[in-house]
Amino acid sequence: MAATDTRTPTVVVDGIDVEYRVFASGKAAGNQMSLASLKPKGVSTYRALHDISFVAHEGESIGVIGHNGSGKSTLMRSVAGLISPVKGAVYASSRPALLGVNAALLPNLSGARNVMLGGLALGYSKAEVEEMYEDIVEFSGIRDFIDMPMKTYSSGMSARLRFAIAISRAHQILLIDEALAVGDKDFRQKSQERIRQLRDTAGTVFLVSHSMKSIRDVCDRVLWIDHGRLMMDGDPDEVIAAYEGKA
Ligand SMILES: Nc1ncnc2c1ncn2[C@@H]1O[C@H](COP(=O)(O)OP(=O)(O)OP(=O)(O)O)[C@@H](O)[C@H]1O
Repeated sequence: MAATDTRTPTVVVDGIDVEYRVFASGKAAGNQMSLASLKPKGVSTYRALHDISFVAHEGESIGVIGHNGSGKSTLMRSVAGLISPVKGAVYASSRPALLGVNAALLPNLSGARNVMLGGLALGYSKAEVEEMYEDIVEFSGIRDFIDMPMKTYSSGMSARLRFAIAISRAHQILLIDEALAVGDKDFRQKSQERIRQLRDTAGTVFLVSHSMKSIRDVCDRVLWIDHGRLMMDGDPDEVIAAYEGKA
């Protein structure tokens, strides 16, 4: 990076190690299962991220790629402040909004109720969500189904709604975990367009995806994570070529 970097940093990840605590039952559960057999026999730690550092800036759209289990979601959760690193630190200029495929929407509630729930989970007030409601439903393109329980939605439909909730307002820092892999072509195009808009209004967008096409279409920088380590950070074509070369 040039010594005279005048861009404004939005996220600084400074040498983080992240660990999960893994509780081992020590015994497979069988028919004769007793309470005693469920007691943890030991706690071990699993290091999911090793010494990751990078700086993200205003107006950047950063792809995060890597094999299953490489640590991409863990990195996003760390940037969002949901997991504390055991070493190093994460600094952010404003509260990052994390949009994950596992975002806590409730299947028995209608899409409309989940819009409220999702909005509150992202930190908006009830009045703010009510104000955003029309735009969210419009963007999602599932207005006809909005009063039906979410468990009746296809995975594409619920992903559209989740995405619509998350991008409803301009976040300065938006973390999107795998959302673009689902949804049809039109919706993907609309989503990519919205991500570009966010980026152009000085936001920083992180996009975790296994789709190199989505990453190429949207991102101007790519981080490649492998076994919890940052392998490469740079131009999308170069990083994707190196990742695919190794795959
Ligand atoms: N809550 C948890 N407890 C223990 N280990 C975990 C937990 N969450 C993730 N891991 C482990 O940490 C590692 C990184 O997981 P992570 O979900 O960050 O990977 P990923 O790159 O996002 O994978 P994918 O592409 O499959 O979504 C994996 O080995 C996973 O098994």
